[in-house]
Amino acid sequence: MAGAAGRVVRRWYPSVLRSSLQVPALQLHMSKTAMRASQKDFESALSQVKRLKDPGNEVKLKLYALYKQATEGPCNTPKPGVFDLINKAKWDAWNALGSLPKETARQNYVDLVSGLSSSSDSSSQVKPEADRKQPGYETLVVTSEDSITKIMMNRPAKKNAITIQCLRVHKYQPSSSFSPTHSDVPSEMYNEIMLALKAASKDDSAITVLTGNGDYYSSGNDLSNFTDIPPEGIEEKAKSSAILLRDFVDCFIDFPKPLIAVVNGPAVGISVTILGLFDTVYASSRATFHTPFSHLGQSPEGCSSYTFPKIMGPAKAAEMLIFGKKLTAAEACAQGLVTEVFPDSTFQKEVWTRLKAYSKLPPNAMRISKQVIRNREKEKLRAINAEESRALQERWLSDECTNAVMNFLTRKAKL
Ligand SMILES: CCCCC/C=C/CC(=O)SCCNC(=O)CCNC(=O)[C@H](O)C(C)(C)COP(=O)(O)OP(=O)(O)OC[C@H]1O[C@@H](n2cnc3c(N)ncnc32)[C@H](O)[C@@H]1OP(=O)(O)O
Repeated sequence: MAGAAGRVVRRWYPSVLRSSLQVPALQLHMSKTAMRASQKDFESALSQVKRLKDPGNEVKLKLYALYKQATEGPCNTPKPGVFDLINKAKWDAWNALGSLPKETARQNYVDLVSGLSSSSDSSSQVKPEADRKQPGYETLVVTSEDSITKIMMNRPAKKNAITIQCLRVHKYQPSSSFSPTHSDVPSEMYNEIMLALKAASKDDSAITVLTGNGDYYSSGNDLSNFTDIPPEGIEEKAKSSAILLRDFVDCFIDFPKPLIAVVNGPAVGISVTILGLFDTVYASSRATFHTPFSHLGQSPEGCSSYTFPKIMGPAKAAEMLIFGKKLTAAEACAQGLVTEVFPDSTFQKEVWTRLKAYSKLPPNAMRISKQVIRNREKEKLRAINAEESRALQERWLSDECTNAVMNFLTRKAKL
């Protein structure tokens, strides 16, 4: 076993590194008692590692540190001198694991090797786009690649307007382990986005992206949602829509990994308001940001009544949320809603290059950083979401809202 690990190191490292990285057989035997639960997995990871392509020095250091921690526990050797660069790098990597339990280090080692194996398998065989697409979604294209799960709204002919679930049996259950399959996924976009987020929160991607297909990012709530009134009546429809809205926005509040919006074109309504719950927002120079709630007889949602004043100050937020001022991408960036604007001609290339680089950062560190940044606000955001949803439930029953929607649907009005 130790020989296996040693051979890997010999294959990867130049001679100057070899002697210091070889794993003596003795170390492995000494640590036998610590290897109970996943001894077999660990051993298989140690032999698997030798079949991998060179994963680069950063990963090799990580493997080294996890190996040492798993077999010897916390770093227990004197810090090498500043000029002993290689041993210092190794010592730093091991020491950085602090008091991580041996069992956890062993598990992390196994996970890391398994991740490397699957990525080297997949990189040697480039799958066609159609194969990478996850099945089961009708209004989205969901793909996972390069540690990035991309959720793309896919109703370009309708400007990616977000449809509601009306008559289907299967509903998103916040606490269930329901996962999409061909047969039981509802086709409506609110539900599908929730399912895709839920799946992305558990998959092995490091970051998750929401974007749109076609010339629009999204035109917001599909206004024809208002026309499908169930036999129970319009009040019931408003009530179930408010519940759906609250669940939808909660998914963004609770999403545990870095969430990035790639705003490829104009964004309207709820597709704008939830941006305040994203960690990063990249916009094409062609994008605009429009929240015409008063025009539609409605009120803000997506926690924007809280996030927007916080992001851009109450005066600018009021202009958007009360008076429906449409912002250009540059204005939205100046006001802090957008992280960075890219020229439309190079938007996709620049953004995806950036995201691929970010997706290689240590995923757990990114997750924890997000938690630290966001967690203390979660309860507050949920309460705000519930309050906004209640207000909208009433708005949807108002004449102001009904008239605005009818005007759009009968082609009398457009934004
Ligand atoms: C659970 C419920 C939660 C509810 C949460 C509440 C959220 C609030 C909001 O999101 S408010 C925002 C609502 N959105 C709008 O008001 C946008 C309405 N659309 C427009 O004004 C225009 O379509 C446009 C400015 C977005 C684009 O205009 P353009 O001229 O470029 O394109 P068309 O109008 O010809 O649109 C192409 C087809 O797409 C259909 N469509 C576009 N947006 C919507 C929409 N939001 N809802 C339904 N349908 C939409 C449009 O009707 C065209 O369809 P057609 O080709 O069949 O005619």
